[in-house]
Amino acid sequence: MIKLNTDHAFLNEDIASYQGQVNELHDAIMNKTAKGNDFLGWVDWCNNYDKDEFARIKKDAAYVRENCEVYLVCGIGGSYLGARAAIEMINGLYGKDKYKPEIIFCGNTFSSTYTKQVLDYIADKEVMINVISKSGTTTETSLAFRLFKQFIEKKYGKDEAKKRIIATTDGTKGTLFDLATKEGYTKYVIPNDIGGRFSVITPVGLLPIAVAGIDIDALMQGVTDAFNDFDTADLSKNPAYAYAVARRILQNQGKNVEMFITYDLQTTMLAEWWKQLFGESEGKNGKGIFPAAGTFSTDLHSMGQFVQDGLKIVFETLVLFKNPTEDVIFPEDADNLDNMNYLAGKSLDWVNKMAMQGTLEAHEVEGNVPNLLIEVEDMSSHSFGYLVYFFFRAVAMSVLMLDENPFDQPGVEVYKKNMFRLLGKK
Ligand SMILES: O=P(O)(O)OC[C@H]1O[C@H](O)[C@H](O)[C@@H](O)[C@@H]1O
Repeated sequence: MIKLNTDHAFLNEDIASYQGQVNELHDAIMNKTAKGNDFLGWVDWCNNYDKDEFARIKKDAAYVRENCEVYLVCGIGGSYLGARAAIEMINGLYGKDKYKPEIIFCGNTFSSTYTKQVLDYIADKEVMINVISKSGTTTETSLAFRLFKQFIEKKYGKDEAKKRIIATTDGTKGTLFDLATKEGYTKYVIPNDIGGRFSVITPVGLLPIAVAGIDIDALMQGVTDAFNDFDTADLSKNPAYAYAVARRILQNQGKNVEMFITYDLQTTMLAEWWKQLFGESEGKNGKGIFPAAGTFSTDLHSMGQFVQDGLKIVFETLVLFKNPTEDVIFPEDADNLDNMNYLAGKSLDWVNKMAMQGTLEAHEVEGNVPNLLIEVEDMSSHSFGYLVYFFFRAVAMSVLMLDENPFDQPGVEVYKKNMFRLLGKK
């Protein structure tokens, strides 16, 4: 369940007044006639996904967990952010047994320092790699994959290397597909009609997430529950669409920057995933809300000044996880040299929630910064699946309301053209 609270958002239009437009766009999403309809496969993926492949993911993940210390996930953008967001949010950053094997993300940078340091770090470890690319030609990923493939082949020999490399890519074509077929790697399919930033609920996300020991049945149940809960255009019953409309109203009020806020450090990658989802979907033809993020209270000590007191272009979308995964009771100290005894006996989660309430009041009342509150039960795998689907539906509606295609990203190609010219690519 997700609840949207707009009480702190200063909306000067009624969400319900957009019901007519939302009805039409909802039908277009469900009937797959909306703009960009070639990429609406995520909508009912929970009913259509390949159950045999899903079972294979669980089997292969168990094999990986037994046979390596480091699992390299080689991908960029939608081919790594979702998995990383899930693993960090659900397992935490330092989960003990859960982090078996250690998962390292590569293929998402050209940084020589980062790449060499990963190569050095894994030199004496048992390693497997999952290379993930929908297009099969992304340069960051291809470059890193060649380096790590050669590392694995040198370490284990060509035959054993084949058992240590898994490729997730298109089901029938592309450079990575051809390479993986030729080499005889285990392959997973990225469906044609699901774009990278919507692919965390496909093998792209599910395999690394399962390797991290996370319950992917519960995750997919979360997606299914969200699909059923959001199967209505009624804005009083569908918080995903209500959030989409609230964003449009806030932008009409001059709020061109949206800050995705949480109060848990293990969700900073969730924010990165959200930034890609909204940034690539919405930033088109001079339109869109700029997606930014903050993890509070940490970032209040760096960004808090601007949010409170700076140019009034920001609204906050506060994702509040009601129940923490862990909690700690703050202890009494006989000497009280740090003057912290006033918190003795309180839970850290209570302190965090008080910080949140105080910040909300400060930003709302004195800062005049609108806040949309999204209340989520917890940081479980079920909630993760539910939450990502909530954002899928919200972003589709939000962007369609701008009369743009939510599912392409033509602007990303521009830097690539220049880079290829400079690299001398033929
Ligand atoms: O999975 P790939 O084809 O390698 O793409 C990885 C990423 O890079 C591209 O440039 C796109 O902008 C992203 O939407 C995509 O997620």
